[in-house]
Amino acid sequence: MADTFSLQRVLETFRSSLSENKEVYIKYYISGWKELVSFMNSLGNVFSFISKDVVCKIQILENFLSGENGSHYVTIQSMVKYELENDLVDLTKRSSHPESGCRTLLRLHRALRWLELFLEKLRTSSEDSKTSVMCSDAYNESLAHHHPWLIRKAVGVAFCALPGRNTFFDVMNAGDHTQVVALLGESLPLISEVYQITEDLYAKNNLLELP
Ligand SMILES: CCCCCCCC/C=C\CCCCCCCC(=O)N[C@@H](COP(=O)(O)O)[C@H](O)/C=C/CCCCCCCCCCCCC
Repeated sequence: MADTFSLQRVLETFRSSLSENKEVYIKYYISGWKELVSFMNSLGNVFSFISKDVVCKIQILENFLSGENGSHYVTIQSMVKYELENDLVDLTKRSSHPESGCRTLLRLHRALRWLELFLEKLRTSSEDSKTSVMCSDAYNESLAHHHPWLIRKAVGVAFCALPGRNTFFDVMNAGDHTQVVALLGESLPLISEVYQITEDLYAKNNLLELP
């Protein structure tokens, strides 16, 4: 992963994560999240409790991918099939498989919905729009439903430390603001497609509420 964040690289990783037959490669899905974590880290320490959680989840998935059963973790589809067929998922309460690939990826999948909503708000925002409001609205429409009160409060405090829209656009490293908006327009359909494929797969297998 390069030091400086680039929105273009996020776009490329999510593009690479889709196979020809619309499976999602975990390796590139993870790379997309790593890029996003590097963006979040550049915003300051107030976000470190969030990035630590994402890094931890990325690490769990990377361990599966590089482990002895790694060939089953190439795509989200193969992971779901392998873990379900081999009873490797805690379906109702956390017990013998508290950190399965399926439940770990589900947490990132829910966060991808937040990202999709946030980026769409950013793309269509006006110059005087507040990133903290866009971020918090996107959060309340998605991830907040899955978080307890304490986390929601901590996240609310972190949102107040977000830089303004102009700084945000600059950190994306994608040219002037018109170019950023254009690149967001290019990235969003890909992010939405990856999200929807995963959502459908998880829904079909009753995995959307994994503990
Ligand atoms: C294209 C560039 C512009 C946008 C860049 C955004 C970069 C964002 C990078 C990461 C987003 C955060 C992803 C959060 C994943 C959260 C996963 C989760 O829900 N974890 C909780 C449940 O896990 P388990 O306990 O069941 O294992 C965990 O409890 C949560 C811990 C921390 C709180 C997570 C809050 C997420 C808020 C999302 C907003 C992030 C704001 C970043 C601002 C740029």
